[in-house]
Amino acid sequence: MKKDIENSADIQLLVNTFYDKVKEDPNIGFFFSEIIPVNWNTHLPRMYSFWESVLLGEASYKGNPVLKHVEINQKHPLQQAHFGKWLELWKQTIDELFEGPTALCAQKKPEQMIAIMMSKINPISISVLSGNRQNSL
Ligand code: HEM
Repeated sequence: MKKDIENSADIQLLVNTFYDKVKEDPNIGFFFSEIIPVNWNTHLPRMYSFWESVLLGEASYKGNPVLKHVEINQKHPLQQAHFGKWLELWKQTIDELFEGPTALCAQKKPEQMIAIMMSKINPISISVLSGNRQNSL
């Protein structure tokens, strides 16, 4: 039987397995190899710390993921389909490895992050609401 996500070793297995899939993926892999050539020796530990903070309540992550992805979007548009693929691979990885309340939480979390990222990347609805249409239309 599969276990739940409980400790740092579980987070490392999850993150490593996920990025192995991302790197190979024809739809989003190029963001990490060509758009932002990622140094995996620093990116992976940063992602361990991000997910430990989110899932295990260890406040080790310091960073601004939303800003980071706004910058990535300036180099190459980050579209809904890219986020959809990211989410599919993430959920698939969790399903393969884990089961339990924290695993379920881990599957749900990115949806909120994606909604925030997309609203910053494409602020059309916000600017229409505030009556400022000049930048978006
Ligand atoms: C198609 C979707 C996505 C792409 C292509 C993407 C790509 C990237 C890239 C290229 C980096 C920078 C690595 C570096 O600076 O070396 C990064 C960082 C990061 N990403 Fe994403 N990302 C995506 C979605 C997400 C989502 C949905 C989340 C959150 C649930 C997320 C969380 C993070 C975090 C926490 C960092 C580290 C930011 C920092 O502290 O520097 N990403 N991502």
